[in-house]
Amino acid sequence: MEESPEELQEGHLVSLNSPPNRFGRPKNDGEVSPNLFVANCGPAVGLSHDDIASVFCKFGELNGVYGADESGTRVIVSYSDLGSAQAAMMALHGQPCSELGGRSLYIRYSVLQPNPQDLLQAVDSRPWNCLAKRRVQHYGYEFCYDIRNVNTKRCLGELPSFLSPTLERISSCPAFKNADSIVLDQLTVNEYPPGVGLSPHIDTHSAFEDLIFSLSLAGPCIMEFRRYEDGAQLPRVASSTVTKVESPEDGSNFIRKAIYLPPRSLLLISGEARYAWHHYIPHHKIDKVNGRVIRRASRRVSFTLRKVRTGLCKCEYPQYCDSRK
Ligand SMILES: O=C(O)CCC(=O)C(=O)O
Ligand SMILES: [Fe+2]
Repeated sequence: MEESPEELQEGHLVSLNSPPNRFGRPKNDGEVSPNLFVANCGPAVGLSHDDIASVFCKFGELNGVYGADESGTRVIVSYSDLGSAQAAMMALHGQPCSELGGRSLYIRYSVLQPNPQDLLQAVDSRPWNCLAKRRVQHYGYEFCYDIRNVNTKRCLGELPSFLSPTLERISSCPAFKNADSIVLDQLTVNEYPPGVGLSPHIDTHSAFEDLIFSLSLAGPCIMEFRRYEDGAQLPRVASSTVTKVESPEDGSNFIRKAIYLPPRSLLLISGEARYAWHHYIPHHKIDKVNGRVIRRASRRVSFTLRKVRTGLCKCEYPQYCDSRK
């Protein structure tokens, strides 16, 4: 008899092959994830991935069960959401499991480690838009440089699947504890040749919500933050890290802080830094970082992730806010 599609959908998705992505131990205390590393079960002790899936699927929808390594006694159980992984962890960790031969399972969270080469290959295989000095790609919504805003009426579709490990990694990091409540829906990929930077700007308040993430890949850069004097109180910051300078471009006064962004680093711009400070990438081929000379030898490719704003911005910095004008 032929199985109906409904019956097929009820089965759990199990893969006997290696996982589609690399998994690793969380780097930060308290980091949680929808993926579990489960030791003391597997094909080498007579438990197939199917047997393991039939126990873990009681806690939520599974993406798959994969061999964690060659041992045959350690697996990755991947859920489609965090709550299911937490429920399975609570119920099964350290307990003898009668449905798995009475074996005691050792379980910890395991995080997806996005592979930078996969991300670069993915964007390099897609069409770039050429600007005067750099190339860009937009996903989710197009960013229009002439109006410095997005056209919210024209959605380009969901963010591409090659970004999923990166989004999962961001939402599982305790340092970004506000990030899991916002669903990032816009990606701009920038490719800067060596020596090309970005002029100072504040991302338009009405275009994007508070949190702006930027992942640096391939080469490094310096990002400078500038708070221009505008009559408002200057923020209190350690004097050793702040330089007050006369801007060579426009003669206005500002304070600045420069941050070195190495490849594979993720920058979060939020709050005052997002709403009141300009960010700027100097047009240099060589940067000085703590007295060391760092050459921008290769291109830098950045993935800037944001959430498109649908209402007015209600920030505390009306002097920089286009929603108040
Ligand atoms: O390249 C970056 O990290 C920043 C890009 C940026 O500031 C922007 O697209 O608004
Ligand atoms: Fe920006």
